[in-house]
Amino acid sequence: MELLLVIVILALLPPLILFYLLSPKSEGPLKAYPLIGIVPQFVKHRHRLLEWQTELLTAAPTNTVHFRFFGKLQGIITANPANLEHFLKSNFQNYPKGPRHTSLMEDFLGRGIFNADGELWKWQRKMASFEFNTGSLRIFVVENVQQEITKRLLPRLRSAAASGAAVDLQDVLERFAFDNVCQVAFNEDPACLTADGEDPAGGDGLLRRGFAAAFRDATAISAARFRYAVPGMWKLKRLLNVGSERRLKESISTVDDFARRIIRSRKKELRSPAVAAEGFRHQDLLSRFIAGGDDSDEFLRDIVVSFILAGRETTSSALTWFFWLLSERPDVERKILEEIRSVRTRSEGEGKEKESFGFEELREMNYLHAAITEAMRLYPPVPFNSSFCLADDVLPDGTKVGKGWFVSYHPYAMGRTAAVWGEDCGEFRPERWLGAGGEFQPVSSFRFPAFHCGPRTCLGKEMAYIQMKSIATCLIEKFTLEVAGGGGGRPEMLLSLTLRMKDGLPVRIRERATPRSSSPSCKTVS
Ligand code: HEM
Repeated sequence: MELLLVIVILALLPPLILFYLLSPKSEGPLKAYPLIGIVPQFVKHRHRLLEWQTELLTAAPTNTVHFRFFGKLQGIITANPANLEHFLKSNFQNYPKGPRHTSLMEDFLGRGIFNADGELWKWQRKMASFEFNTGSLRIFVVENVQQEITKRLLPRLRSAAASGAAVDLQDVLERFAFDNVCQVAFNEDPACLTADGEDPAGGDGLLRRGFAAAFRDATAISAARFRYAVPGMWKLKRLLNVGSERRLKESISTVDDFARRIIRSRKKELRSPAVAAEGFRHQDLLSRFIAGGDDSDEFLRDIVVSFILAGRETTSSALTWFFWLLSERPDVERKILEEIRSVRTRSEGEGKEKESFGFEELREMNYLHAAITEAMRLYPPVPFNSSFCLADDVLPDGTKVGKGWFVSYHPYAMGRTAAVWGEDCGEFRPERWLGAGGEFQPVSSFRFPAFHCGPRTCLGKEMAYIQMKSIATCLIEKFTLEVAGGGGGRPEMLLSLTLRMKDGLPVRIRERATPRSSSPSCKTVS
């Protein structure tokens, strides 16, 4: 009898030990399994990662959660402003982008500014800051934006209004931003917003549009590498040249061809006798880098790709969500329209050029500025961002961080965290950004990190606002937009490196009846 008991116990022991070892342990709000960590939950929620992480972060006591994946891959995600200040500014040296980021993004971004650390980053930052801080750049940006609006955006929207056909606003805004960043950064006009069939560049125009599509695919596939539940799986696919990795290789090859054409043309122009005699005529970013040191085509290709990435999907993402929010909130749209009309009336009274919005006039539009910023609070174009921890550390909220961990912040969740924005955090309320006199009141970038914070903060913020406010004023003053098939709730989100809409934003456009007989247009810059 006793022997039987011993046999039964011995037989039961291994499965019991196995059960104990394999059963999940609670790690905050998550259950982590031995070896595979939280992978099962990650896989379950992978189609709604932003929302799932937001639920976890907003429920966590200090809005910080520990995530453990396969093997050693682990780290924390936080929505706590004090933590952001610590790792993005005070202890910046301990939190570079790190080897994981570099390896995931290297095929596409090379060693451009978004994928560089240490001296290589510092040098690029210095060169680029110089360019972004020149007053001439602001003028150049305003001029280019206005030209793109009058020559391309308005005709395209007017023809859509006349035909009654729906247009994908996200696509239009991406094309706009792409043209604009190429003109400002490389003095090249890809003419992507030109209506198909009207491209003066003919076959070359098609090539440019192929480039834009390849760029979008390369961005999305590279971003998806961060979300593999099995780390390194993408490397196997790359080795075998199959699936998304094969498409990535093809897209990058198209991007590279076009980037090299831009570089050749810039170099040729810089060598031309006229430019040599005058010195730098075009102080565009690429020309500065060519003159500034490493002018190898490989390195310049990385510069070109980085700046297109910075400019192409960010402003278009912000504006796409902004216009969708407006479609739900006619009261906000009405206030913006009133502000636009009052600025126009005032500038006409001062005898300024009647049909334009220059930099100073855009600056007067506090309510519009607040509404666009509020849209980015709820739908930050870069909704999630990561650094790498070099040495063990403790964050201000008491969270321990180990060497080699990822340390990420989550602007999307922060916009929905009551501890950061109050109980009405989920509401689209531009007024929260305005002082008693109606002036725009910025907040700490650690609370509103849409443009990042600390030494790596966005260099294109002013350029982005000029572009976004110019487009918004023109669209709202001249047209009414109706979301086609609207009433179906929030459009589905698509997480690339930026926050896009999965099916775009189809809208029907009508010309707005203006209170005056002559409809003002955005023709010139004051
Ligand atoms: C609404 C528009 C924009 C938003 C929300 C935005 C946001 C950001 C964010 C989150 C970063 C940090 C990226 C990282 O390190 O991982 C960043 C960096 C940067 N942005 Fe922007 N950006 C916008 C528009 C632009 C534009 C139009 C440009 C100019 C072409 C630009 C140029 C840059 C550059 C050069 C950096 C790199 C800074 C560095 O690493 O030192 N951005 N931006």
